[in-house]
Amino acid sequence: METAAPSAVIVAIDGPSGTGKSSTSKAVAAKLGLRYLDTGAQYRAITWWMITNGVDTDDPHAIAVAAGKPGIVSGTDPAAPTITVDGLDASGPIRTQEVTSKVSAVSAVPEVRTLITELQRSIAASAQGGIVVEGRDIGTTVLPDADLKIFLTASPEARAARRSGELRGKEATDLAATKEALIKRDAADSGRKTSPLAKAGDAVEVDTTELTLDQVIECVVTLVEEKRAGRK
Ligand SMILES: Nc1ncnc2c1ncn2[C@@H]1O[C@H](COP(=O)(O)OP(=O)(O)OP(=O)(O)O)[C@@H](O)[C@H]1O
Ligand SMILES: Nc1ccn([C@H]2C[C@H](O)[C@@H](COP(=O)(O)O)O2)c(=O)n1
Repeated sequence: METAAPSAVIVAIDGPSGTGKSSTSKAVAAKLGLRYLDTGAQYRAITWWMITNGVDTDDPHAIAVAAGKPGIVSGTDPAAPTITVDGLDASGPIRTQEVTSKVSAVSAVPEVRTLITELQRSIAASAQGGIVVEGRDIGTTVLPDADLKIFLTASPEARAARRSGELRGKEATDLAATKEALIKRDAADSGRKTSPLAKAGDAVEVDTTELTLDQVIECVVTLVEEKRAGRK
């Protein structure tokens, strides 16, 4: 007897910085044969383009005028996600401290959000077997009809420790400064007018503070499988 292919499923994973969205989403997508989209990378890419093209990232009007200029393309293979800007690989440059410190201001500009949201929806619509999309406003704004919405949280201390561990050896690491920077970015992302970082009313909240990454992945895989089973 032939077994039916699992049905396509759209999973939205949101949460503050350092809660494990990217690591979890990539692993869940790889395990379940889904595509994967890192929407933060898209906002970072447009921010990097603004910086390299001399646009004042403190000037929302200048950002709005330039927003449509860069061509951003995201590759959605969870084993090797890619991001290019005007055909150039941007995966390295978008992770610098300069981009991290400016991305909240750029991503708060409504014209930027409109363009990037359209791009995200078209990528999700073309992912035939299903996709895991991670960010800040996926469950609330980008894909409000997602089959499953997850909101990851963790204490600021746990998140700062994770980030410091990542940076060690690359850039100066100061736990207190890392914690302060991520709290500041979360406040900006939660406080903006247009589609702020927020938990959707129907999202499942998972506090990852005391969980290993493997435990979080397992938890989300189980939630996706339950959702699929419930639809049969
Ligand atoms: N449950 C966990 N326990 C320990 N470390 C974790 C856990 N989840 C993620 N990490 C680690 O924390 C760091 C941040 O994780 P990740 O990049 O997935 O978070 P994020 O929510 O996507 O962050 P951002 O929004 O800033 O991109 C990574 O080094 C990752 O390996
Ligand atoms: N859906 C999203 C995803 C990201 N952003 C903004 C806000 C974040 O601070 C920034 C970088 O995201 P990260 O790479 O840390 O996940 O991008 C957003 O506004 N909406």
